[in-house]
Amino acid sequence: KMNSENRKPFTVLVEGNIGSGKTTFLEHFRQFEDITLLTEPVEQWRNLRGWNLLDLMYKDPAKWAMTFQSYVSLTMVDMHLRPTPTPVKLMERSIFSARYCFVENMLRNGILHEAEFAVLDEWFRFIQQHMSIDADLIVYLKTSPSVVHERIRKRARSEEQCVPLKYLEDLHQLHEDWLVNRAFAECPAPVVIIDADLDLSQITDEYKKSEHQILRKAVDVVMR
Ligand SMILES: Cc1cc2cn([C@H]3C[C@H](O)[C@@H](CO)O3)c(=O)nc2[nH]1
Repeated sequence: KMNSENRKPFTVLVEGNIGSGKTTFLEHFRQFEDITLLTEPVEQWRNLRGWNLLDLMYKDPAKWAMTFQSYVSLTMVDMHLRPTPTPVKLMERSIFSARYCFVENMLRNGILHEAEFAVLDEWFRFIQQHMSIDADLIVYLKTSPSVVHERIRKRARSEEQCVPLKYLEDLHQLHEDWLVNRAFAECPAPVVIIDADLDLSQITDEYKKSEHQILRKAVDVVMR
């Protein structure tokens, strides 16, 4: 059913560490016709006019992190602004996790130069001020770094095979500071936390829990 009067859809951001099960979580909602799913455009990052920016970034972070994060942010803004025919929109990650988790981590680890960070931060602030990018709910797939480290090895996405546990620990802490401890950045929406350490068989119940929260909130918004 069309999103009447082209109103803003109820927007859910699905956030979590690398390997936390975001794509699996999103696929669970493919069954609902009133929800548009926007999965992370990794394939665009792996092939921009023939260049695999994801691979370049992991192979030589100091040289390619800026280029990679610039393009990631562009693809995220594209997703945020994408018109949605349904009353509910689920997005995998956002410009918020780009800035508060990945870019922040690369600054703190010295991968991004302060000047590069400053440019990315100026873009982030400009986008936030001048574009209508908002979220109504964040679903945080909370994991343990050791669990996702093992999953990444099993998933065997070639570019990620050298991602060290410490990188995942740092990213985990930044997700916790942003979404749980509210330590250093404003959180754009209320957060539903899912225990995503559970393996695939058990996790469906966890999803169902969030499903009711998402759909109930979505119905409230749509019926408003
Ligand atoms: C918003 C955002 C997503 C994102 C993903 N990545 C990496 C982590 C994974 O290895 C891969 C797919 O999520 O891309 C990144 O380095 N920086 C990012 N920023």
